[in-house]
Amino acid sequence: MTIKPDRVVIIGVAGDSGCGKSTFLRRLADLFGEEFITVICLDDYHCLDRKQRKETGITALDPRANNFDLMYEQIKTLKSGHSVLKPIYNHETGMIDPPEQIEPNHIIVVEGLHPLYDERVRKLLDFSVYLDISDEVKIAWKIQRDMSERGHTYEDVLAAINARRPDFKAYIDPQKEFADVVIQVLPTELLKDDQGKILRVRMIQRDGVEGLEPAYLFDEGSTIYWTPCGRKLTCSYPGIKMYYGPDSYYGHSVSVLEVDGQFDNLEEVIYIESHLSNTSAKYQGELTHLLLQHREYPGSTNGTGLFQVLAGLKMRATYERLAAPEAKVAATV
Ligand SMILES: Nc1ncnc2c1ncn2[C@@H]1O[C@H](COP(=O)(O)OP(=O)(O)OP(=O)(O)O)[C@@H](O)[C@H]1O
Ligand SMILES: O=C(CO)[C@H](O)[C@H](O)COP(=O)(O)O
Repeated sequence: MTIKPDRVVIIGVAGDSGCGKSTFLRRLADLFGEEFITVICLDDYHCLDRKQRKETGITALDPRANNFDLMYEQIKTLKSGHSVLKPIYNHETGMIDPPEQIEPNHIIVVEGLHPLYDERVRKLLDFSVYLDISDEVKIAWKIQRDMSERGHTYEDVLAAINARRPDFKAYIDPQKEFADVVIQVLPTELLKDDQGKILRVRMIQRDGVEGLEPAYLFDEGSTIYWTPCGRKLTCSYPGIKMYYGPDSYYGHSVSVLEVDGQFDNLEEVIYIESHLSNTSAKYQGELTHLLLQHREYPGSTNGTGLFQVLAGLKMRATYERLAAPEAKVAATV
């Protein structure tokens, strides 16, 4: 029996390939429960298969390789509570497989290269996150994965990133302007030439979005530089620096939270959490608890994990605001 939700909430997660979307989606499934959430990979709307892209020289990042009309129609249909027959792009064969039926669910996450590209699709999203990974960090992550797991050489990885860059800049990167939350991952400023091991992570929260209350450190609207290391937070060299403050991003007002450095002891993140407000947690410590649940996920010991969990809590708040009050998601205790 399929449960028909009263309200289907649509969430967009945008980012290039290899930017940590899978890890983020695992965190969301942990938070909401697998049954509550359906993930649609927008690669399924490629209208040119691998052979056709090779023949035409059009990359998967190019809008011409994607069927936005169908994407829009199907997300709209799901949002109105009806099932769709969604195409499938097969990454093993590079071909388009026969479609599968997708039922509406409480939360539908549309993830991939273009959730914020088409204005019609964008307007259907109730909440959106863009994962903005700087080139230095992207190269470090891709090298680690593609060399150890996929047998690629360093030169292959670099060549693949360079080949994607023009279309990435033209069609993917500009979407961050429209996201409610951007998680920006940069090399640390605590050390020189760290080569992407220690990260400086910024959570850029758009102000004035209905129902989105930006999280803040100490005092809303002030500018805060904080070194939390000391008696309550163990930090090995080069330590941890945090920042919070208002800023402007693509001409709109945002609230930025930042963590530069690594947590030595994940349990102690509760100390940082106790100085954050508007986290949308259901109890003091829930953010830390969620991080601790999967300490093995990449990024758990730095700002990527912390801000992915925080973005998840903001999604839950959006869901609860829009859906029937009785459909509240239980806190993980
Ligand atoms: N927060 C993180 N910290 C460190 N490494 C990370 C982090 N997130 C992801 N990675 C690394 O980047 C690789 C790619 O991550 P992931 O598979 O989640 O990305 P993706 O966007 O889903 O990629 P794809 O679309 O290619 O499947 C992982 O294998 C992991 O090594
Ligand atoms: O950027 C991508 C999103 O995952 C892929 O490169 C794109 O979907 C094409 O897939 P493949 O390389 O398997 O043909």
